[in-house]
Amino acid sequence: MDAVTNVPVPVNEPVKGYAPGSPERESLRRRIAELEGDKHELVQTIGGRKRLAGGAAFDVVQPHDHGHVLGTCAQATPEDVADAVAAAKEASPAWREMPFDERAAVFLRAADLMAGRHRDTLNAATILGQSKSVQQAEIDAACELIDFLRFNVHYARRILAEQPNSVPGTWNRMDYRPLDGFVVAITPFNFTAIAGNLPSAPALMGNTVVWKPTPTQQLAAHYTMEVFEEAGLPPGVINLVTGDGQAVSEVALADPGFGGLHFTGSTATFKFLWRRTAENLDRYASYPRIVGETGGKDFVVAHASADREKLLAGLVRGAFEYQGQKCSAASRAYLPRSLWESGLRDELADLTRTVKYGDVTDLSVFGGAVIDARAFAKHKKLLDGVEADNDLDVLVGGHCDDSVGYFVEPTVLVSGDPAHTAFATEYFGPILAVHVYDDAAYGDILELVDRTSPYALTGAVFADDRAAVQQAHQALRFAAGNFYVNDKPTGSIVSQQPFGGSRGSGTNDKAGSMFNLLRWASPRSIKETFDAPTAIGYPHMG
Ligand SMILES: NC(=O)c1ccc[n+]([C@@H]2O[C@H](COP(=O)([O-])OP(=O)(O)OC[C@H]3O[C@@H](n4cnc5c(N)ncnc54)[C@H](O)[C@@H]3O)[C@@H](O)[C@H]2O)c1
Ligand SMILES: N[C@@H](CCC=O)C(=O)O
Repeated sequence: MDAVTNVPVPVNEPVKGYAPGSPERESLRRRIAELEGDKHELVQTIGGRKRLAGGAAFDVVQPHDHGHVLGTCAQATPEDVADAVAAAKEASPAWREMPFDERAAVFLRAADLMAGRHRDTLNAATILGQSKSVQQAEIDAACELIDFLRFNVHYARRILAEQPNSVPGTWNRMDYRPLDGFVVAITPFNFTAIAGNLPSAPALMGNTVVWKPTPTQQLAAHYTMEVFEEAGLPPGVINLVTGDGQAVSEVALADPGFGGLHFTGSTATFKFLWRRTAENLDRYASYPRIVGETGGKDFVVAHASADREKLLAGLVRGAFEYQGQKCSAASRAYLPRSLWESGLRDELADLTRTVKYGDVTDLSVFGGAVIDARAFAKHKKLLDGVEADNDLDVLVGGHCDDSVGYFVEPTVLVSGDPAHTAFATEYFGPILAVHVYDDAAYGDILELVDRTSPYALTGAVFADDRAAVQQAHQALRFAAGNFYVNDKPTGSIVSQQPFGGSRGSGTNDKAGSMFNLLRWASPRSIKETFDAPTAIGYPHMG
């Protein structure tokens, strides 16, 4: 039980610009060169001890220059995962009994280290390992991760302060215990911030964690773990295991002490993990909490009253920043014929052609490569098939090349068939599918947007006509967990737009908010009576 103290009031971490000649650009450049020159041994951290996983070794490379190896990593074996589970269990009693303020101080300190001395390292690792431009690395590996850590402390304190009423003669209290079991955090490649938040949010609430980042995000995950430790995280609170996760689902999800899953990644993987949990239900001591944020097929709908320049910038930034590899990326657009035929078509093609992908260590590029050979192959197959598809036209882009890095051109596909799979399938790359509709069919188009894809993550409407905005608000109420008006559907900020979607997009527990943190607490209600009755009779008994 914790004393109620004030925690520091958080503000969003300011985004640095890295303009040519700026001191932050030079400092980052130096750190990129240092990390590029190192050959990292990407070890596990189990009970505070470092060791390479016992399974098959693999290289972690730069996606934009796949011949350049950043480090060696290895697949976790069942024994590695069993050790991580044992370490999480062993660390649990001391960690959960530690006062909240002491736990919070670890993560606040980590946030300050990330904002200062280690900012360049996390940004450089994210640029090199995940092929992010400097802007995309800065908003993720620096700002969003720092915001998660600071705001989570603030929200957790608000949860602890939420207490029941007490009437004269009694004192009612709520004890926000952690879950009665360890948490497994399984994290995606595309956000260093998400990878750091998924293990640290349950840990802040007093849980101990087995964390499995994805191999392609391992370099930044490695440094994130080092910062947590430097900030004073006790051994065993977060245990990092490496590899593809097979041993995690076999061993950790089958353990009787499994208390919760904090997942972000594809819908298919989440469904697999949920099924695995269901299969093991009879083994568990408690019902595990399952939190998963998954895929999207995020839309932009423009009304005929939309401002075309804002719409264009929203489409191109929304679809092509980070090579379309944000779960929030605009990947289907519904545009009115009046705008399309009066210039929007050519303007969209021209603006898309200005988007340059290349080696992101050249800080002037807009973006880099897709994450790995598997993602590249998926995009190549899709683009190779477009020519033979009578229902799809390429407006711009359509090529890919993996001779040096896994590069896919920013591509706009146009289809007259709004039921085409291009409007329903998450490709997770720089591909935007466009459908042009007759202006008068705006209401029908909103209905179509709502029912076309199985996902409901993000979406945007562009309109200057207020009635059109209101119509979209209503018609698309369940089509997106994050809805934007006259803005791109990406770039949510912790504390400003709590993030998450429903339907096929996840459990919508809103990362970086009180709602998410509540999932990692198991409240105990305590009633104390100061002068308890000594008789058993009631007035009605006479
Ligand atoms: N909704 C959100 O907030 C959000 C945020 C980021 C990414 N995403 C989604 O994530 C996906 C992209 O990320 P990804 O490619 O890393 O996803 P992914 O599903 O391939 O992998 C996610 C994690 O699951 C692990 N994994 C895969 N199979 C596993 C198994 N059998 N057992 C245990 N672990 C296993 C991976 O190693 C990785 O750590 C996209 O679908 C994107 O939309 C969603
Ligand atoms: N929070 C990020 C999305 C994270 C998913 O990949 C955004 O809003 O763009």
